[in-house]
Amino acid sequence: MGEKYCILLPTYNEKDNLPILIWLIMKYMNQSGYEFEVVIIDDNSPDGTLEVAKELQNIYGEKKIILKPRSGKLGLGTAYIYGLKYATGNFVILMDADLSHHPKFIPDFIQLQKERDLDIVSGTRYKDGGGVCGWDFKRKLISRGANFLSQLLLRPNASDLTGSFRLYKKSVLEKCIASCVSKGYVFQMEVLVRARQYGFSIGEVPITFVDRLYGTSKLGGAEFIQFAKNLFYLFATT
Ligand SMILES: Nc1nc2c(ncn2[C@@H]2O[C@H](COP(=O)(O)OP(=O)(O)O[C@H]3O[C@H](CO)[C@@H](O)[C@H](O)[C@@H]3O)[C@@H](O)[C@H]2O)c(=O)[nH]1
Repeated sequence: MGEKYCILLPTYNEKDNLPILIWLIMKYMNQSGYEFEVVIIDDNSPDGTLEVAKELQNIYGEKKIILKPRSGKLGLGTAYIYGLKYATGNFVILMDADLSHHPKFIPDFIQLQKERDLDIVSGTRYKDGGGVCGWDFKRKLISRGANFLSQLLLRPNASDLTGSFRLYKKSVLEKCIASCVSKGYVFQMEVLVRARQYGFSIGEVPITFVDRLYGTSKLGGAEFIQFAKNLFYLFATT
């Protein structure tokens, strides 16, 4: 089987971002020449994201856009796990659907993976060339703090533990997920911790994370508490 890339997009209230994102994904993936599909996991968004996704499916076709909606907001981590079941490619790309992860970086992920036959390529905001655009001081501090604390306690092989823009060999992601306990945003941190335990290779591509244009972040107080709990759980058990 040749390379096929499955892009998993979890959505909750992303009706304004989705059409632009899909257009950009089509542009960069068609240019790359690789086979690909996009799986959208919408959690019954009240803003009508699913209806927009259906229109995009009509435009680009059912083979390119696969819709796997769920009945309610069940969390970011479980959305990835659910979507992965329907991925037919041998590589999987996880990214946010709010335009904070630009599809222009995907060809760089693919190139690095191929050059070194890596198991995982992780986008990083915290290495030379990477960064964040549009966040206020408070959000920058929270992200830096969470990343610093996770680095200190978990000692992973990657500089951006809390980011989620990554490419995985599908079999690698499946193996890591099988031992993950997190359900929310902390999921992406745990995947890299499990990857280190299994000895999977990780490469990094600097990315600029741009704050969303439309809509609001779903990262709230409950997620922060969950993050702290899971961080200490992973510290104590791994
Ligand atoms: N299906 C589904 N999607 C969700 C859910 N919660 C969030 N999403 C989707 O997950 C993506 C990220 O959600 P945001 O709420 O936009 O995240 P953020 O605040 O920008 O957080 C980003 O930065 C964090 C820290 O750096 C990252 O941990 C996080 O993954 C994300 O990249 C978006 O596509 C959003 O629609 C959910 O419960 N269900």
